[in-house]
Amino acid sequence: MNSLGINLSGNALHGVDQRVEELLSNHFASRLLERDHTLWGPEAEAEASQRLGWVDPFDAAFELIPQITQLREQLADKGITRVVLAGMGGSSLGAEVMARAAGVRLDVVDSTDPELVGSILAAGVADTVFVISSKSGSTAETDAARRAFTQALQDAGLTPGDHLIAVTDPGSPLESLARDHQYTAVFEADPTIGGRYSALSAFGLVPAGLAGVELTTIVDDAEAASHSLYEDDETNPALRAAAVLGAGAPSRNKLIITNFDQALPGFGDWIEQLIAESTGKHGTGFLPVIVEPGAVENRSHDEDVIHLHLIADPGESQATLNPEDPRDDEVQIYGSLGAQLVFWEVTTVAAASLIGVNPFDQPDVESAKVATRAVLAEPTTPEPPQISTAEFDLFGPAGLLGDVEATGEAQQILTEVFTVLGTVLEDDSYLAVQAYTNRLRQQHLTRLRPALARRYGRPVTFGWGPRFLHSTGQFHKGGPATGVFIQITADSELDLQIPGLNYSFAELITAQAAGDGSVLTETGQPVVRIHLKDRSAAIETLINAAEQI
Ligand SMILES: O=P(O)(O)OC[C@H]1O[C@H](O)[C@H](O)[C@@H](O)[C@@H]1O
Repeated sequence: MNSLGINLSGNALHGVDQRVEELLSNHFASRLLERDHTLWGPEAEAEASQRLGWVDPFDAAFELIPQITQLREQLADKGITRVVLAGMGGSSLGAEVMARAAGVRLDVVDSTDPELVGSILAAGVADTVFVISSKSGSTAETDAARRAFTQALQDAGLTPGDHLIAVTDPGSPLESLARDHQYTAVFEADPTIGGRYSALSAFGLVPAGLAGVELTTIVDDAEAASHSLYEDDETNPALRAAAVLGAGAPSRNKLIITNFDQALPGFGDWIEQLIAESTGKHGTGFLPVIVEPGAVENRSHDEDVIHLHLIADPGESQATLNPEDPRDDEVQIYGSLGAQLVFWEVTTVAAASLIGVNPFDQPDVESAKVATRAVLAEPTTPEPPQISTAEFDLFGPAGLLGDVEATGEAQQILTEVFTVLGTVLEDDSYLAVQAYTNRLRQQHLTRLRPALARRYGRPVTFGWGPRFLHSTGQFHKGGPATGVFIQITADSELDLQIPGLNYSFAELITAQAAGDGSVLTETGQPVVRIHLKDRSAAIETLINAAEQI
């Protein structure tokens, strides 16, 4: 389906009345197409002036597609058919969503979990091309993965450059390294396109195309849809959606996003990064809460939520979605992947203008990186756990965990911890589960999300660490300080030294959790860490404790 559209009802419709006029009289849409960098106020001008290449990426994309196809054929002739993508946030989510929608295999490494990195390498490297994707060329996770892949290729007796491709900005450290090491290809990205707006640039297209995604349709659809998105017209779907968000701000700030469109698996993860990093700053913004169809949040009438539904069929009514409890504050969006990529980008920057934030920076992502580097530079003796069992250790504020009875069954202790956490959730709170584990093998951990949402009746997000640090991590630290955080960290049966660095993947991921945890704690938000000693047994106990409360 190529068409793009939006249905609004109830409160959402009132939102449009209130704020779409503001966007129209400001000529927001047409000025955006003209790359007017003044749309977000004087403080955002300098950055916006270098970040608007994404509004019209289509000609460059059409030029790039044949190069990608040719490279894919060249690699296939050499027996290289498996594509592994190393990249964080904007440098992996767009490609991943395209690959999933097309049903093609793309192995994404956006983690420093040693088990995950190890499992990617254990699958063999001789038939693999590794796409190292980083706009800055200096992101720690991507650099660590690059080092491990290069070493594995060497160890296998292969010439690493034959199996490596870089996507990066011109002049980045990755660009010169890739050229020095004779990578098979170096794709120079458009420096005027920022990470989370880069799905239709080399960052999204190269890995997705190499993996076998048919790119022309996606770009065609995006271009076709873009015409209506750059019109100063009250029917413009992006202006209407942005007006709903703007009308709800600042208090109606949890976006319950449910994906009913089976053609777009995982699309919520891409939307999540775009909205959370673009808007979650200076104590305001929108928190995307990605939920499963049927989630308890779908039935929430709380004053701080807006329901956004991705639907496959424009005729699908809200009553069909929730027959027993039809809501009146729903936004339904439908359209193909290409169309929706541009729709969400325009919606996000328009909503950012309504709430007065710069959609192109991520000022609080850096603080966790600084804290991580500090932990790695000067490892200190870890604090003893508040509570320790054979399966897990628990860390957190004494004021919270001090009340938990530390003896008895592990599951009982966790149940009590969940109960105590419930006491600090307020009417505007959200709970964020941050799992620093293997998202390929431990997917069942995501069951914690619906279970805890049912328990608390408040929005619950689930993020894989360190991936979420480049996404909702911005909102957690820069948005309103209304979060309650459960960090899940884990021992690993296997560890890998990061070649050329004086720490291992296990040490890096541990430092990342500690670094982000310390920054979150400084914001005054409660953080509890559950450290799994034996992953499989402890995960089962954790899920049981959450599901039985
Ligand atoms: O592409 P890179 O420079 O490696 O950046 C990857 C990601 O990391 C940063 O921390 C930003 O928060 C993200 O917006 C970005 O997409």
